[in-house]
Amino acid sequence: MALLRTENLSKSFGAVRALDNASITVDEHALTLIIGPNGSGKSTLINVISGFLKADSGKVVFEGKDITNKSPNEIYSYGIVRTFQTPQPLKEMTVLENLLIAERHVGENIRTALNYKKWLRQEEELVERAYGLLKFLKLDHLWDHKAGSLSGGQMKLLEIGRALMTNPKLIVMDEPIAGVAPGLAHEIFNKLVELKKQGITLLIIEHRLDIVLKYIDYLYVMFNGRVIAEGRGEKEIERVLSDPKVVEVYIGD
Ligand SMILES: Nc1ncnc2c1ncn2[C@@H]1O[C@H](COP(=O)(O)OP(=O)(O)OP(=O)(O)O)[C@@H](O)[C@H]1O
Repeated sequence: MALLRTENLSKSFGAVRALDNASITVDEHALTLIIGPNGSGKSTLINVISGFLKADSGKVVFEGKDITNKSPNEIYSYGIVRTFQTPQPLKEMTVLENLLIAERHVGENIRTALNYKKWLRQEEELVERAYGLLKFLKLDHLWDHKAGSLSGGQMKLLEIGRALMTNPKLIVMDEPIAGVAPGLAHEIFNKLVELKKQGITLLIIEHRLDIVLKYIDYLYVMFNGRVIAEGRGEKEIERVLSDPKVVEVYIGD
């Protein structure tokens, strides 16, 4: 079943047509990958989906609701969270604190903050949940380290943890394993597959096909702002990757 759909999304920057009638469908509880040469519109597409850019035309539909051009905050409140290619943790804060601030909690509201018993209970639950996520991501031993001291791969994991703190239905990720050593990159994708089994849907941009291919359910190839090929499952994905149209855009890259 489709969780998210884009219908003929278009977006130009001056004379550059970054998205040209791009339509994709993201199935629930699946891992959908978008590839394409540099400048093909992948980031623009996920920026429009997550509200960071406004489309010129077309639609974004999530769980049957039209969410086109809503603000990032509104889109986040529907259960869509976005991670960035360069993780943005608060480097002076600890790993655990970075998770705690990812979830806006009841203590921040002045009226509920005064009801401090409730607040304390929620705070405890939050810490437990954050710690559980750190365990899942194998970052628990680093809980009191400053985020700025983590390796690139560990920061990517922390970014996933921060996304998970928001209880998302859909995580949209921009290159979750860029610059990460192969061992940890596979570990990250194994975690993403586990999350998928737990009911989270994933839409991912990633260039490193050698690593990610075996983990994905659906593949879209973009070029010049358009979707030029797509396929579901191993056989179709293989067919997409050997499609002369796809081979050509990569050779021309
Ligand atoms: N803010 C912007 N202002 C002007 N042009 C932009 C802007 N963002 C993207 N573009 C242009 O839109 C086109 C699509 O860019 P986009 O970043 O979406 O591609 P991409 O497939 O994500 O590329 P990459 O793999 O290099 O990240 C490119 O020609 C790019 O130069």
